[in-house]
Formats: sequence, structure tokens, C-alpha cells
Amino acid sequence: MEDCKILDLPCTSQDPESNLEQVEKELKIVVRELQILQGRKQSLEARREKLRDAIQQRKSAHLAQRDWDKNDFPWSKELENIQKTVFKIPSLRAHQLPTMNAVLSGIDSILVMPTGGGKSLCFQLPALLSEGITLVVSPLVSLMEDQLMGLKARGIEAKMLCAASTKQEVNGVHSDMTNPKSGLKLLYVTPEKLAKSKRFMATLQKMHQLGRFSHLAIDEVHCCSQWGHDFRPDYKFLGIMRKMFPGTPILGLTATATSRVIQDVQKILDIKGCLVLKASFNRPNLFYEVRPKPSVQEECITQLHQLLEGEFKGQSGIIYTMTIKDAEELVPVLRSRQISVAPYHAQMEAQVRSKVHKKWVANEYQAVVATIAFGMGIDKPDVRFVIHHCISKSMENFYQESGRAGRDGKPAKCIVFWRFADLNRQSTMVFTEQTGLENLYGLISYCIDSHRCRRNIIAEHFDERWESADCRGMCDHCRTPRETKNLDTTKYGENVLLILTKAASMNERLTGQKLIDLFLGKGPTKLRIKEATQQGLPRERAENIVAFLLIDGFLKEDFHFTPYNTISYIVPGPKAEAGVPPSSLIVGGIKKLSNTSGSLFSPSEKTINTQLKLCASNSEEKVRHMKKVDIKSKKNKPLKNDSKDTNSCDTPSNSKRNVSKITNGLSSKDQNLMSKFSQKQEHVIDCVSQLKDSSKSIVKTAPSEKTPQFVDISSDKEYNFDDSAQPSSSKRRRIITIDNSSDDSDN
Ligand SMILES: Nc1ncnc2c1ncn2[C@@H]1O[C@H](COP(=O)(O)OP(=O)(O)OP(=O)(O)O)[C@@H](O)[C@H]1O
Repeated sequence: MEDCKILDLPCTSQDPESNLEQVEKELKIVVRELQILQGRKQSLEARREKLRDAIQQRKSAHLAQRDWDKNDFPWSKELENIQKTVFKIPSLRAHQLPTMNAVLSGIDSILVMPTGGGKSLCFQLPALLSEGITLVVSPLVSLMEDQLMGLKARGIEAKMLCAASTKQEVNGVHSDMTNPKSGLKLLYVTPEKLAKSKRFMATLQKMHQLGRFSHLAIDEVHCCSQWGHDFRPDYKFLGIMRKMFPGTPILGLTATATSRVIQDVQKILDIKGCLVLKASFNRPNLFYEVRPKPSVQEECITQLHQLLEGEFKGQSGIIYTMTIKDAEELVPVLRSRQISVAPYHAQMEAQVRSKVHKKWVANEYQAVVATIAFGMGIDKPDVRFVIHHCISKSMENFYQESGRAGRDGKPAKCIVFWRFADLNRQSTMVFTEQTGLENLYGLISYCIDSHRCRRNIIAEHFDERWESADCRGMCDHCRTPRETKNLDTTKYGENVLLILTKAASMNERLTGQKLIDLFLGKGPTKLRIKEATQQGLPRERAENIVAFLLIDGFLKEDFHFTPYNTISYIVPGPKAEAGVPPSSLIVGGIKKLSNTSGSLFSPSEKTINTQLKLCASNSEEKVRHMKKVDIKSKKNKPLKNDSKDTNSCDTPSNSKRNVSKITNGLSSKDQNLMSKFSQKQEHVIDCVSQLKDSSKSIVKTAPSEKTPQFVDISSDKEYNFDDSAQPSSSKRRRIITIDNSSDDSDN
């Protein structure tokens, strides 16, 4: 009865049916109105969010317009005095003074500056000019230890708190925080400490109430963002700091420059609209070089030996390895050659690690052989070389790691040893991360590109533009420029597909190495295809081609777990599936370009015809076994009439549709290639279809009764295709140049 009143309906017990009908009618009207209102609410909320963002951006831009570089702030004289007398720094670098002025003006800011740029000074110096304590959140104990060492050497009172701090140390810090007479200026804590110690947060609140919480500096602030390369869940906790400690200016510092990360960080820390200061990422004193890594470990050791005893003799450096095992294995071998090195990785005891670090800083070791555990905060100014014995997992990681070199501004070298085998080792470790493969492939394109300025590639990654002049011959490519030529990769793509098709038809999966063997006419005879073999192609070049096809999205890695490890197999990528050719490839070479023959640069029609015949005969063989999908008849239908296939992603007709979709997003260069490729497209589609067909019978995918798309020839069962998502190839660069200088087949 109550409900009836609410709905304002006449409620008579005589006619409940008609009453119910009326109620339901009314309910429908209300639900519809609610839906309309809900829709309006959502669109208004979205608009509000956009307007708020615009206001914050305007605020940010407005702040950035102010002259932060001037020298007439109330603190300017004292700032200069401390800079010169305490820090013994004669002049400030770009963005240091503006950041310090913003901090001292009480403005929330983010400073984006490359590693070694001098970010720490931007909170250390203002700390000395302010009443109370500057709290510095830093992700690594080694980083904090490093800074404490430097500060103590300058007579500045600084302490740290971490999980390893003794009770006595903790009590001492807590009393300093609330004691107005304490001279403590900088307090370093890990984000874990903040997130997990209620006692610490309580004392921090007290410190704030007493007006002693002068600034909050968050080092490596990109760790807040999942888009960054080093996300740390405990950094998320910092989101409450703005609300908990109003009036305490926040300074975020990072060497990660992508705008997506910066915006995310602003949101997480609740400092949208703050001042963002961004320095250029170009480190002009660093020489970038990529060397082919010898396949035999002994040869690689010899090269390292030659570098450390030759070019880098008497100089200090870091050798980065991918795994702890690699570091542990490399050290004794190098020591046996009288090179003074020590390992550094996460499995070593903290005290031993710290000892290695100190001895290296004191030049008692020429180099540390380290995993990425030796990274953030390594502040040795005279590091003259950083050698990557193995590729990093992303461009960001590489930039950070190599950025340990040359922090004193003097020339230093950053050398990467690159080999295809390391791609698979890394990819099997990073593929579970959200953007792991995309990030890794970004670095691979840096490694396999044999022509473009390395600096240019790094700049592109960080949304910057550096002209060739910015490099000034400080990378291997700019030092020895090469002539280049466009290479049609269609032939390579087709040959690789032929090999994959044949292997799959024999229930074989191919790892990258196996595929490259077969591409070069090696490996099991039963899997070889004479017509698809690249005669005379050096292995290094073949590896780069397959790597290129992977990062271009023509091929993709398919990961399988075994009880012991994860294996990466190579399968056709989204481009091959859609019948889109690989992107264009520029080959660079000095000696060989003048006498290049058509055999490599323009695939001979003869070879293609042979391949087509081979594939066509294979296709026909398979097609005979297809019950539901007649590839031949479907691929001859005009695209418009393919309406039946709208839900099928993988039939050839659909692949054609995908082609047109993909073509719309392609550059004119790629479109030209596309039209070339389209003649062979059906053949490629056939290959991919066969491949899927065969691979389905290998993996025995569960059949679906709803929309069968092909029939397993071995079991007569109907199947769907269910391809796993890949990083979008459109996000990657299309033009890459690979080495041609050692290519015998060019002669
Ligand atoms: N204006 C300057 N002139 C000369 N040296 C400077 C200047 N500013 C900082 N430095 C020195 O540069 C080195 C690197 O500084 P710092 O450790 O602050 O870099 P960073 O930007 O924090 O790097 P990272 O991202 O690796 O933490 C230090 O040895 C520091 O003393």
C-alpha cells in the first residue's frame, strides 16, 4: 500500500491486474527517463572532466610563462652563495634555477630532466634555504645511500629511513622530525616506509602541524604511473600527500619524458595544473654505438676484454647483463683475464652490494658487471663507458642505464651488443607486462637500424626532435655516414611465410633461431625450402630481417609455457594475416652499394613465381580438405559481397577487408608497397590460412559449435581462430634501416 502511494496511483483491491498493468507502464516511463538522465549525466561528467583538464592545462601554461629564471627573488643571493660555497658548483645548469625558484615560491612542480642532469640539487639546495625538513621519497636504498654520502661530505645534515634502519636510528629520526632545535635538513624515505609505517605518518603529521614539513620531493616520480617503465605499487600511496599536507609544496623528479606518464603522475599526485619543467633529453657527451654480439660467448668475452684493456684502459664503467646468472658467469671469466670487475645484482646481500658499490666508486674495480638492480641513483661522475652485454627491456631502461655514463659532462661511450637470440630471451620475460613487448620492440628498432642517427631514434621515443647537427658525430652512424637504398622486404616476408607454412604442415613450431636457420638453408632437411632460402645472406643480416619483420607486425611471437621455461615461437603477425606487406626497409652500406645486384633489392620474378607455384600447390592440397571454408572461391568474390563473413576475422575475404582498413592508415610509401604486394596478397593469405590450419591441428584448440571457420584436416573437427592480441604495429616506426655492409649477396 505504501508503494502505491509513492507511485501516486489509485490503489484499489478490486482490480489488481489493471493496477499492475498501470504500474508497469509507469515504471517503463520512469526507467526510460532515468536512462535519458543517466546519459545526460555521463556526458556532462565527461564535459566537466575535459573542462577541468583544460583549466589545469591553462594553469600549467600560465605558470610556465612566469620568469622562473630571474635572480631577484628574496632568496636569490643566499641561493647563489650556498650553491658556490656548500655545493661548490660554479654555475647552474638549464632548468635548475627555475625549479628551485618554483619550489621556494611554494609551487607544485614536476622536473623532467635526463639522468645525470642534476635533479637532486633542485631539492637539496632549497632544503638548506628553508625552515624545517625536506622529505625525499626515493625508490632505492642504494640511491639514498649515495645521496647521503654526498650530502654528509658537504656537511649537510641528512638521514634516511628504510626497512633496514635500526630501532635507534628510527627513534633518532622521529625525534628530529618534531624537535625544532634539530638541524636535520633532508630526510630520505622509501615509499614503502610511507605506505606501511603508521607511526611514521603520525610523526609526519605532527611535523606538518609544527610547520617543519618544508617540502616534499619525490624522486623517480614516474614510478607512480603504470605507463612508466618502472611502476611501483607503493608510489600510489603518495596520492594522499597533497590532501594530508596542504601547503607543503611537492616537487616530482623524473628522467622519463613521455607526456602520457607526466599527465598520469599529475593526476595520481593530485597536482594537475602544476608547473612542468622539461629539459632536453639530448646528452651530447654520450657516444651511442651498437655492435653485433658474437654468437660464441668466448668471442664476446674477447671483445669485452679488448674494450676494457684497450679503449677503456684505466677508465671506469658498467657492464649490464640481462640476468643474475649472466653477471655471475661473466665476472670470473673477465677476472681470469686480469680485468678487475665485480658483480652487482639483487640476490647479493645488501652489505656486499654496498661494498662493491663503494669499491667501484673508489676505482678499485674498473667495472661492475650488473643487472638493472645497479641503476637508479648511481652517481659516479667519471663513468666513461656503459656496455650492454645484452639488450635492455625498453628504450626507457636503456636510456636510464646508459645515462649513468658521462655525468661529469665529459665524453663517454654507450655500447650495446645486439644479437637476435637476446630478443627472445628478453621477450619471454617481458611479454606478460602490459606494454612489455611494445617497449622491447622499440629498443630492437634502435639496435637493428643501421643508418639513422641513434640520437634521432632516442629523441623520437621521447617525443623530442633533435636534428642531425645535435649529434655532432657522437653516434656510430653519424660518425661514419652510409649511403642507403630502399629494400623491398616483400620477398623476405613471403619466404619466411613459406617456411612457417611448411613447418606447420609437418606439425613443427619454429623458434626464431630455427626459422633463421631455415631461412639460410640450414636446419632439418625435411623443413627446408630451396626456393625460400636466402643464399649468401650473412646470419647477422638474416637475424635483423626477422627482427624487423617482428617489430613491423608482419610476424609475431607466440609464447608457450613449459614446466621449465617459456618459449617464443614465430607465427604470422597481424600484417601477414591481413595480406599487408612488411614496411619498407632501407639498407645501408658503404662498400657494397655501388655493385648491388637485383637479386637482393628487387626479388626476381622467377623466384617469386616458383614460390607462388609451390605455395599454390600446397594451398590446393589443403583446400581439398577444407569443408566449411573454400578459400579459393571466397577470395575471388568481390569485397562488397562478403557480407556473410562479417564476423569472421580470419577468412581470406575478411583479410582483404582488413587490408583496406589497414591501408587507410598507411603512409603513401607503405601504400605503394601495398599495391605491389597486392599481386601476391592472395598467395600470402593462402599461406597464412594454411599455417593457421596446420597450427590449429598442433595446438588442438577447443572447437566451437557456434561459428566454425575451418576444419581440422586431421580430425575433421570444426574450429574458430582465436588469435592473441599483439602490440599494434601502427604504434611502431615503419621505416627502419638495417645493415647491408657485410651482405655477400649484394655482389
Ligand atoms: N650545475 C651543475 N654543475 C656541475 N655539476 C652539477 C651541477 N648540478 C649537478 N651536478 C652534478 O651532476 C651529477 C648528477 O647530478 P644528479 O645526481 O642530481 O643527477 P640526476 O638528474 O638526479 O640523475 P638521476 O636521474 O640519475 O638521479 C652530480 O655529480 C652533481 O653533483
